[in-house]
Amino acid sequence: MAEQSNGTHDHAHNHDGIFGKRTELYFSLLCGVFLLIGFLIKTFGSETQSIWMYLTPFIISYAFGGYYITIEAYEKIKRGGFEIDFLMIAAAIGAAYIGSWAEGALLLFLFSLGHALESYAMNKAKKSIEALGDLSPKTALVKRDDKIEEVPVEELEINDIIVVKPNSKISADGVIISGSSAINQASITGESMPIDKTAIDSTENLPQFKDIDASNVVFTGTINGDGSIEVLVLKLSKDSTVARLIKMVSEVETQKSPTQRMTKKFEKWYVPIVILVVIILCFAYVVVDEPFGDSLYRAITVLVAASPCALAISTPSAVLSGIARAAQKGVLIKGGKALEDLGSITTIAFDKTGTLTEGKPKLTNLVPYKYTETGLARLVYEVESLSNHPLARAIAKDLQLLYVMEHENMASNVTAIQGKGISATFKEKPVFIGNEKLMTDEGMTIAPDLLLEMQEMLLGGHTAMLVAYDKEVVGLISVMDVPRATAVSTLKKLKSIGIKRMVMLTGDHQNVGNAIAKRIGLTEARGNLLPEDKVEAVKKLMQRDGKIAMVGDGVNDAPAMAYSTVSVAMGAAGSDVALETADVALMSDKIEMLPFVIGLSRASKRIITQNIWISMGVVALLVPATILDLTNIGLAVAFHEGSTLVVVINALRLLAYSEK
Ligand SMILES: Nc1ncnc2c1ncn2[C@@H]1O[C@H](COP(=O)(O)OP(=O)(O)OP(=O)(O)O)[C@@H](O)[C@H]1O
Ligand SMILES: [Zn+2]
Repeated sequence: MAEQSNGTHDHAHNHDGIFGKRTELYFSLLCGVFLLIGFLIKTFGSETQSIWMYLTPFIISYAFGGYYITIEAYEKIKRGGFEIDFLMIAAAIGAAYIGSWAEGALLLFLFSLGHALESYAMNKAKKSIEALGDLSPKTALVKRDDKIEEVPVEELEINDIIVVKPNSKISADGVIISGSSAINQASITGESMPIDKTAIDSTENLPQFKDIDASNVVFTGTINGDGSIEVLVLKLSKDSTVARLIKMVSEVETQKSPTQRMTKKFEKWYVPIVILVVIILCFAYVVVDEPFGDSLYRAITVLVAASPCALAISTPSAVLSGIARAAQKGVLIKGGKALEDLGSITTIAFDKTGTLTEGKPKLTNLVPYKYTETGLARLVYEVESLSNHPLARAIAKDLQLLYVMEHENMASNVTAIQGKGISATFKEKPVFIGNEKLMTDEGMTIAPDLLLEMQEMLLGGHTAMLVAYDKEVVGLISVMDVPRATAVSTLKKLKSIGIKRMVMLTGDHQNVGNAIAKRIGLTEARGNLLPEDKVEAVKKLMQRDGKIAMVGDGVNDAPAMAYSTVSVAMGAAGSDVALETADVALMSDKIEMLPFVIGLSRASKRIITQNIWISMGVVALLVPATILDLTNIGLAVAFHEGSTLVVVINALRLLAYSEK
């Protein structure tokens, strides 16, 4: 972790040294060993021994224990920050001055041990996130001029063909062009079951990477099953999904959580106050009848007792453990803010298509009106096959299968009309396909019997669209998207964990929204929303309920997601936009991960709160006790440093979080 320039107490840095990565830990242990030696010699040595007999091991103990703390304190003082490290050094020097070498060494030992363990724990948490990307292989078998050669992944180019042997790792993001296999994508999506993938029919007119059917796409770092496959490389190694993930994980901590910011602010005031109080206490002998040495002893004990070590580490350790746990399950939480916000949410807005539903609509009706059926099918097919909208792709695909059609390039000028439909030119005449509003906007009237038929479809949950050719409505088509198999149980679970309102926001007709909402158990559905209406809807929900989460797939809901308190993107492994912009990214499109992340966020929040109580509680008890001479420096050290360790260990519990 980079040292922060504002002089904050940064606990996750590595101190590499003569003993390698663990040097900090070994120094701390040596500090402890020499402390013990000094203590034994002092306690059991002969009365006449020279004080250097035990002073020497104590000084060595000080050197090992104080080495890294001094470096750190010095670096911070250079930037004008007097912090905990400084307080500790001051306390240790003070202890030595009054002859309490053993207590001073104990302080340094426990503080440096705590520090080393923190570094260890934090690194462990970070590693488990980075393990996501550790899996990408270094080389690939590439097929060039009918020869197969092994090249480093950095040398792979777009449109290279790589050969992936059975049970080996895939070294590029791309599309399968021959063979089929079951692929284990756990490293990216957290799904433990392998997923069947097959070759794409044709690589001509290949859509963008994110638009290719998931059953043809493979990702870097995932593991091939029993089949041998050939993959057309579609992304450079540095742009692969895994590479982006790692990059984002390394930026994750820049988003400080609200609690983290609050404790930082608190420390800023608190540390100088402690220093001031300690200085004043040094002069207690002026008021109270006692020697200066006693005043100094008390002042130093208060210094130890009051240092906010545990507080400083309480939130960051919990946040990082929480993020690490989520990452193991294929959920990327981008920072402490998202983690804390998600835990306090009671309203969730959902996009419909691709979020609550599979996002793979099926054609259900084709109703010609004063037009031939095959004519209508041809018209719709030619137009829709030129669009990338999920509805268009579904319609085109099913029509092609049903009416066995080939593309004849009869349509042109295809334009999407946001939230309403699509327009085009077909045999020199204008075509419109879309909802009722599109038709009336274009000045067309819809025959009552056709409208009635359309209403019926909508009520049944079908997405119905009118087709107009040459300024006349010539038919009606409808598709139906099935709710995700897990939608019902997920929403039920969300409700049981205390999510009060679940609202669907959709561009589809209100009746379709209602039908689906009823089927899967949403509290509310809002239909006929343009992307900007979705933003308005989110704003209104936020006015009413405070924080809200918006769950979507980024297709026509990206602006609304950006506006919400926490945005959750589904199926982010394939979509760069969703991955980059969302606060929380579910790598798989498993909506059932939602209760898990929300539960995890709440657990993190709980642990943060506990940690703050523990750290502040110990300070609140210890400081008055020391001022009133009810304790000694040894006890103060033990309790103070003990609370730091307790807080870290408490946070690490999150690494084992699982849903009840
Ligand atoms: N390519 C298209 N062909 C025909 N109709 C379309 C097309 N694109 C959009 N429409 C019409 O416009 C409506 C709104 O589309 P929009 O993309 O805003 O939302 P959606 O895909 O229905 O669902 P959601 O908002 O839940 O993702 C659709 O329900 C459909 O009636
Ligand atoms: Zn530190």
